[in-house]
Amino acid sequence: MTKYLNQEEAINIDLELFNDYKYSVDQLMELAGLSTACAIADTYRNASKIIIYCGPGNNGGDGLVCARHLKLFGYEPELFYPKRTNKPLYENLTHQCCSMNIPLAEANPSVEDLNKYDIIVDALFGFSYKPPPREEFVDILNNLEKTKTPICSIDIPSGWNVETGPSENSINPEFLISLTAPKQCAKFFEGKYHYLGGRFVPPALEKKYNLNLPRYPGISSFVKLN
Ligand SMILES: NC(=O)C1=CN([C@@H]2O[C@H](COP(=O)(O)OP(=O)(O)OC[C@H]3O[C@@H](n4cnc5c(N)ncnc54)[C@H](O)[C@@H]3O)[C@@H](O)[C@H]2O)[C@H](O)CC1
Ligand SMILES: [K+]
Repeated sequence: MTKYLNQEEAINIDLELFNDYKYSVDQLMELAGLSTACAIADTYRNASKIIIYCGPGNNGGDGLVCARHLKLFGYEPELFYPKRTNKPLYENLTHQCCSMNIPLAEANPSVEDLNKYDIIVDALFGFSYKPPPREEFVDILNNLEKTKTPICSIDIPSGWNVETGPSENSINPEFLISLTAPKQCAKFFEGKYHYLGGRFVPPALEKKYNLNLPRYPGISSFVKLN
């Protein structure tokens, strides 16, 4: 059985990847964002307009990378990135998207605005999120909760508790890609497509945490989870 991580385990594995295995954030983010874009492209072959919501942390960084790859794959991505970080990594990722003519939405898209997109990518919050949402994200999450446009969540459905999952007014994604290993909240996922991505876990780390990851098919960067 594949292991479903609690919040502390997810944070510790992340720290080990950086401190012991000497990965850089950029490296893992690129692989995470690429695997997400590949899984989305494989699942939503006929989609065209996609809006990617990016949050203030590394989950948002995965979203910026994913947007760039979706553009290269021929989709029409747009970004909504309400709380930007002025660290060089994020500034560079944003610059890359802007240089590729990926538009940046200025205001929180209304539920009606969201009808014009084929899918929404949710890269607002990942495994470091602690509910409830701060004031500035309340309306943003409310609109995502109400939309009928399918949502693809990266790592954690934003607004969910990383371990106990959704509350009454939570988003309900159709697609979830867990990164590194699924987190406990993924047990409450009821959407159609659950994938694992981020094919960068060293075997010794997988063994240490008894992750029992499924085997990725061939050279694929993502694998379907049941
Ligand atoms: N090793 C891996 O698996 C990798 C994971 N990646 C991705 O990184 C995220 C985790 O990133 P992190 O920066 O630790 O945190 P988050 O993105 O989840 O969010 C932190 C961000 O959010 C703010 N915040 C927290 N709680 C709230 C709240 N209640 N309301 C509003 N804002 C909140 C907080 O202040 C921070 O600014 C993981 O899930 C993966 O998607 C890497 O990209 C690759 C390696
Ligand atoms: K997310």
